[in-house]
Amino acid sequence: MSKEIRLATVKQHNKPTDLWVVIDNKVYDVTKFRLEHPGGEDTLVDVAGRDATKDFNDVGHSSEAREMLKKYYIGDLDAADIPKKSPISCRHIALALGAAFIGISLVYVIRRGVARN
Ligand code: HEM
Repeated sequence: MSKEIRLATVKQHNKPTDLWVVIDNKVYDVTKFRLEHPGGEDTLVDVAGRDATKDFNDVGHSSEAREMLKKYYIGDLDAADIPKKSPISCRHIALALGAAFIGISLVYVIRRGVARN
């Protein structure tokens, strides 16, 4: 089983000379890699000690870059620090409210039509 690392521990490694990041719930020690990073040292220092999944994905890193991650993998983010995805999202609620509004409006329009005749 791979090592589970708490987010609080990752947060302590937030310096250029001690630089951990989380990407897709996996923890990477990129202290040495920061000097070789084609995107620059600063971009990595900016996300040191935190979840960099969005930053990493936003750049659109190549499959080679994703492959390189394996070299720096040190463990998995502890399950207690992984936000649980709710089966009902805000999008679902918005869709349900939208559908209900259209439904009620239709019933209202149809009833008014029936009442006129
Ligand atoms: C931590 C693991 C990371 C690895 C192994 C990595 C690796 C690489 C590699 C190999 C490239 C060259 C282009 C490519 O092959 O996609 C690159 C470019 C780049 N990376 Fe990263 N990267 C990492 C994290 C990040 C993060 C967290 C950010 C943003 C905060 C970032 C920002 C960039 C930028 C801005 C470029 C330059 C893109 C360009 O000039 O087209 N990288 N990275």
